[in-house]
Amino acid sequence: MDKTQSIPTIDLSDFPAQYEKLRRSSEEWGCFRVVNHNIPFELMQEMKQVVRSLLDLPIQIKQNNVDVIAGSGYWAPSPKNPLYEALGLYDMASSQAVHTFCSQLDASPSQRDTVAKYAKAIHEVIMDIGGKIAESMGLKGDYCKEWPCQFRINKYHFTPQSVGSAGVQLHTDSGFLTILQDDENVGGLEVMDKSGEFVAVDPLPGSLLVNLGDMATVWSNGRLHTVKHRVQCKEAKTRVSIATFLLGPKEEAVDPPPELVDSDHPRLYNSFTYEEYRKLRLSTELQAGEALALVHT
Ligand SMILES: O=C(O)CCC(=O)C(=O)O
Ligand SMILES: [Fe+2]
Repeated sequence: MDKTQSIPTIDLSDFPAQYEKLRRSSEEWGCFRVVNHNIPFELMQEMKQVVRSLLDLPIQIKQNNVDVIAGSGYWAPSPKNPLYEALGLYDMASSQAVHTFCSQLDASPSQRDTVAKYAKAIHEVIMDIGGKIAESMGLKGDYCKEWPCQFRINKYHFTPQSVGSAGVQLHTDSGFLTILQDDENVGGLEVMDKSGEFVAVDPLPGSLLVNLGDMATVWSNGRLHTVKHRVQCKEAKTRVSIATFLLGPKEEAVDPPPELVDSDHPRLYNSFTYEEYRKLRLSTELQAGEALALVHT
């Protein structure tokens, strides 16, 4: 691993000055840390506490967290990822969906309140960043306003025996962009740079991490980079992270804006919906961006 480089940091309080850095980070890394995002540190900590207790519930209760779209609900530890489990909430902008999720898990009134506040706050940040990425490319920033978002709360049961093995295998995220509140103490996340080297993403409490996914590459006609990443077990401690995914258009196809297609930049991908692509990834088990080759024009 190349220890000399690290991922870029974007200061959300420093716009328009950071547009150029944002564009370069999105094209070259598909990954950056975000600071000054305006989510109170206390809310981030409270949410971490809540999700830790939800993940500590008996498996019979966690299984009430059923899929709304393919793969959006509870994931039990599996032969492929035995150290990993996750709870999920599809469409976090809907207060109904937030309440259904909380009811499935018998959440207390104060836990519900925290999940609802966090969902609202992180939804605002993800829309802001999605908009800024488009603006950094000279486009209008309102394209993603109606796109659904999904939460996934990840728990890694790391043990002394598992040190050195994978918590989550190498993958890209299928959606447009992901905001990750990573574990503030336990590292292990690694992103792959464009030369194929893994770069460790060390915790930075209070900040958020952004990953661009396959839909960003499709939507931008190949300009934005979908970043490959994995979680390695580095120490025998439980690791908890909260991922929020901005997925893609709900019903319409993921077509690039006309400004990004011309004779020098012919259209790279067929026209399809996000859900079609998500199903393709699940059925082919191509989890690290390889499914993009199947939808290439
Ligand atoms: O737990 C992490 O830090 C990464 C999780 C992740 O990559 C994902 O949920 O897609
Ligand atoms: Fe991921």
